[in-house]
Amino acid sequence: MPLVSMRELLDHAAENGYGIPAFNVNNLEQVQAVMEAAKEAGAPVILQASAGARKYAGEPFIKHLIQAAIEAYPEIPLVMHQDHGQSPDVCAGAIKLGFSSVMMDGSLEADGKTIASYDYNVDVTRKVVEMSHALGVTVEGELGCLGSLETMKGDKEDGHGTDSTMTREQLLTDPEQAADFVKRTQLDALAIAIGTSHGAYKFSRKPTGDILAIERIREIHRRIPSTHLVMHGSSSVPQDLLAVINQYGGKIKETYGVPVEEIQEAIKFGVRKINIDTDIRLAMTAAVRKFLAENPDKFDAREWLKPAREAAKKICKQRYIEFGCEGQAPKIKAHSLQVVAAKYAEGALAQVVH
Ligand SMILES: O=C(CO)COP(=O)(O)O
Ligand SMILES: O=C[C@H](O)COP(=O)(O)O
Ligand SMILES: [Zn+2]
Ligand SMILES: [Zn+2]
Repeated sequence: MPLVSMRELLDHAAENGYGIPAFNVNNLEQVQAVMEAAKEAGAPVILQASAGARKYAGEPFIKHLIQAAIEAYPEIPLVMHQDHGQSPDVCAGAIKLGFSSVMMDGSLEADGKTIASYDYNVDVTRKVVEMSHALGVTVEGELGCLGSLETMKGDKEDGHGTDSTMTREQLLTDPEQAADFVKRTQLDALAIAIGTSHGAYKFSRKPTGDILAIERIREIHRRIPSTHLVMHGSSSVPQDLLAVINQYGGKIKETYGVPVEEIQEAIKFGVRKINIDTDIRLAMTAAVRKFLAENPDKFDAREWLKPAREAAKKICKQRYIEFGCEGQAPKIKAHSLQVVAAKYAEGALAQVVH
């Protein structure tokens, strides 16, 4: 199967009440881990690459890793998504590389630091929607600034994010503004800010409603019930992985992620795409640290990459099952991007906001 439209996968997830984890990938082993997990679970796949991933691997490698995944797993519906595109140019570059979905993150300006005005966000997102939908490519946008409701600081860990301290209102997506944003941009999926942030250091304690605003998702969903919502910064930061890392020489401070039960609750309120990067990083690091500590004489990279890949696969499969993806892949009848483009052109995929 060639790459499919993310909109079609998210529509299927909405119709059947489940959520799809979108895993960040940077290299061969991570792509293999996600694909193998999906094969075992019978799950549809969203692979996503950040600008950092494209830089790390190099564009030809990213392009051909995706092609390899399609060739090796022809039965799995697969989306390749640009994560956090910081400008229409970055999104255009991803489409040129063959991605079937892009995120235009206009909550910050193109420098990745300055908090953007609402009009700027509408303008760039609308531009990306026009160019993408003509090709059947899906668009995710973002409204509200990702950051911590404990510190009121923007998220910084992955190389983008504001330096400024924000108000609670800036850190939470406003349902009425979300409705206007969807109506004006006509995007396919909306990333919302509810107190999550990227990386391992999300919460200093197991989060409660004051710092992880799941209730806000319910309010947004009530206002725009047919728009697919996206949760960023949704790694759960498993305590057992932190313990293994620290047992074998790591130094990760006490920290908490987004509990899986909270994500399962959010799926009931319209969250269809759940972004996960950090959990894969933690799983691979724990496995490598343990293997090398227990086998100090080994030096063949394949020997320590194998347990790392296996650990990544395990966490991905677990999330597929927890979010309800098990057995969904064969039920999805995906169309070519040309067919999807025609559907956008005739208005069949338009966002109707009352
Ligand atoms: O949101 C993400 C990528 O866009 C990843 O979030 P985590 O850092 O929680 O895995
Ligand atoms: O957007 C966040 C992802 O975790 C990607 O992180 P990265 O920019 O380090 O690749
Ligand atoms: Zn953002
Ligand atoms: Zn993100």
